[in-house]
Order: sequence, then structure tokens, then C-alpha cells
Amino acid sequence: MSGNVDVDTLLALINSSATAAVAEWQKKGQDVPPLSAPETHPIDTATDVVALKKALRVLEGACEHLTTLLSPNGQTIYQRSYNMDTHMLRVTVERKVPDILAKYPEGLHVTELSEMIDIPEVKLGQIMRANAMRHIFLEVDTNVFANSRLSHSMRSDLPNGFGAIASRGLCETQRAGALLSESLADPEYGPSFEASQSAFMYYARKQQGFQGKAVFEWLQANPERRENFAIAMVGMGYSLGGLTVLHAFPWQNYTSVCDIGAGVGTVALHLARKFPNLKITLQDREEVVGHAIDHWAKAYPEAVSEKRVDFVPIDFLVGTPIEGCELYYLRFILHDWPDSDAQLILNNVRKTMGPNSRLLLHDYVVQHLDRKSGLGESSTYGVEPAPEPLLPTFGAGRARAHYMDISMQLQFNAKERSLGEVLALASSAGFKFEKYWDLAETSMVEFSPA
Ligand SMILES: C[S@@+](CC[C@H](N)C(=O)[O-])C[C@H]1O[C@@H](n2cnc3c(N)ncnc32)[C@H](O)[C@@H]1O
Repeated sequence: MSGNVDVDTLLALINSSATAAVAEWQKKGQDVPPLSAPETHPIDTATDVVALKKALRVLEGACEHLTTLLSPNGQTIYQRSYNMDTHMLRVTVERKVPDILAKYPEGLHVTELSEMIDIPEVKLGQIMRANAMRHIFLEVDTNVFANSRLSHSMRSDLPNGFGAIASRGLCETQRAGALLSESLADPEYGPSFEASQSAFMYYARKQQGFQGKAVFEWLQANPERRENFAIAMVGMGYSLGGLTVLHAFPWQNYTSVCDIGAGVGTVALHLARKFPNLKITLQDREEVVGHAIDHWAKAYPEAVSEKRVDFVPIDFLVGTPIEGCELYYLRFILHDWPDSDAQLILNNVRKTMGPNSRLLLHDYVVQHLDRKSGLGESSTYGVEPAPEPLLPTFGAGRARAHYMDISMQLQFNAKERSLGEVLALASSAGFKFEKYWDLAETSMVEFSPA
């Protein structure tokens, strides 16, 4: 069997998907800025990005497939094993280099930067160049660095939350990831599916001496990281296309929604702005509800004074959400919990729902990589399969689904679920499947009471 034939097909996919992506950038009113331009673009914080995400999942999948196909195996294996991207990025994100370089649009010599952030000049030069090679920072002159389009977008003064996403990924998730193999070999942690015995908790206990039970307690004990987590959730909405749900789902047909585990209202704030007739209730842990009240007082005081939004604390593992809402919406909640706890949460929602209420579960839906299972889901539930020769799930075009899946394992001993797993879980809590919403990157599954 020859792989040569795949080259032409992959090139055609790259061509058509890149053309479609450019059109989506232009629809937002401007051309694509070069990677060297330290500019933001409206597409960074656009919410209606299903068409862009659909083009990108083909483009990313096809580019990775083609380079892997045409590279000798040893080259790819070296590339995957020696990839230092996250370590290099962490050094610069922790030391707020994007904020520093924002003050030097013409660039800053590595000698001065090294004095400011206390890293020896030679080492820092290596680190900055390794980042610049991936378009994070620019070497504008020999040993002189400036912000690129990517590093500019991580500035802490921008409202996009991208710097916080990077910080959460690099400082918490990657540290746990670095100890995954050790935690899996540990006789206590390895076989456990308890949130208190995740790889992150292994890291927090062994390296930080933390005595608490699980991640949300760790965040509570680390206020700066908790604050970063809240901002990262805002950034997740933009970067993972989670806000496409604002456009895809007919919210205008409903009058009330309870956002369970809402955080400070990363989705609810947008819902309140776009659908003024929707009565919104935010529910989360008591201290998070306190932050949400402060956040809305600054971000959208009119919604509060017009009583379009309520804030009600809950521990969703033990208590039921408020009664009488038409919609119960859970975004990025069930993936934090192992099946036994996810079941408790769903049972509690089911108890409170009226006969005409709907449950909306919004997460990544992961798929097996064999074409048989992909085709089964596509014919039964409308999950779009990738064109051949791409892996049926779009391969690297869905990398973030796998990153999120592993990130949930690392932090909570939990996971992203396949559609079959979501349906089984919901069915055993007394729900009936209504509709699968393909949001191109994340997915939403709608249920009614059975
Ligand atoms: C991953 S965040 C998702 C936040 C928000 N839904 C979003 O999509 O941006 C998970 C949320 O669950 C909340 N949470 C965790 N444990 C909880 C509990 N026992 N009861 C209620 N909320 C909880 C956290 O405080 C956090 O806001």
C-alpha cells in the first residue's frame, strides 16, 4: 500500500480548509494579521466560530497527518520526545515577559530583560529563541526581542483571559503531567479513581506538602491561583469555542436558565447581554457565588438591578438546584467528576426538574479513533466524521479534546466522555436523549426528563 496517494488528498484538504479559514477571518472585518504583528483581531474574542473551528479541525488534522507521513520515523519520534515548548513558555509566562515587552514595541535587548527577570543572559537568550521559533515573541534584531501576535495576546491587561489559560496549563496541569508516570506507579494513587488521589494531588502533596482533599480545596487555599483559574475560565470560553453555544442553541425560545457550576458567569454574562428576556440563576460554591456577585456588579450592574440574574449557592453533590427553570445548563462540570459523583450531580438536577424542563450538558465529547465507531455515531446522532485519510475524529484537529480529557484525569481522576458514556450516565439518572449539538470543538447534549 502506498502512502503517496494520500499526499495529494491531504494537500487538497489543506488548501480548501485554509481558504475557508481565511474567509472566516475576513468575515470578522479584517484580513489575517501576520504573526509578527502585535495586534489583537476581533476573531480572538468572537463567539460565532463554528465555521472557523470546522475549517481548522481539517487544517490541523491534515497538516499533522502530512508532516508525520513525510517525515522519517526517527525525526518524528525525536520531535515528540524532545518537545520543550511548555517548559520554555512557562519560564516566560511566570515572569510576565509579554507584559514587560509591551512597554518596548521596538524590542528589548536580552541583557536588559535578563536583569529585569533575573535569569542569566545566555540561558534567557536560548529560552526566548526557542519560544520565538514557535512564533511566541520575535527576535527583531540579534538578541533583541519583541512581542509577536501570540505573546501580545497573553498580556495581562487584555480581557481575553489567554495569559491566564497559559498560566493554568503551564503551572498546574503540566506540573501534574510531569509526575503522571510516577503517580500511576504509586500503589495508592495509581489504581485510584478518587479526586483526592489524582496526579495533581500527588504533586501537591509530595512537592508542596498540601494536606487538603482535592483541587477545588487547593484553589481555595491558593487565592492567587484561584483568581487565575476564574480568568482562565473566561479565556477557555473564547479559545475553545465554548461560546458558540450562544448562537447554536435557540435560547430565545426559553425564559429561564439555571447555570449550575457557573463560575463567575463566563457563559451567563453573555447570555444576559444577548437574551434580555432570559431570567438567569447562577449556582456555584458559596465563595464562588460571592466572587460572581462582585464580578457582575462591575461587569453588568444593569442585569443585577433589573433582577434578571440571581445568585444562589449550592453544593451540587448534595443539594438540588433551584426549582422551576426551563433549562438546566452545565458547562465543563461533569468532566471534573468521576462517574459516581457525576451520577450524584445528575440525580440532584433530575429531582428538581419539571416535566418540560431540559438538561444541557456542554463538554468535549471524545470519540474512539476507529472508523467503525465514528461512523456509528455519525449515522445515529449526527456526529460529523472526518474525510479520509484523516483519522475519523480529525486526529490532531481535535487535539484539544484529548488535552482536556487528560487534563481532567490529571486533576480530578475524571475524564471527557464519549457520547455513549454521556447517554448511559444521563439515562441512569432518569433522562431521555433529545439532541446532539455539534459546536465543532465542544459539544452539547440535550435531554428531557424520561
Ligand atoms: C471547570 S469550572 C466551570 C465553570 C463554568 N461552568 C464555565 O464553563 O466556565 C467548574 C465549576 O464547578 C464549581 N464547583 C466545583 N465543585 C462544586 C460543588 N460541589 N458545588 C457547586 N459548584 C462546584 C467550581 O467552583 C467551578 O466554578
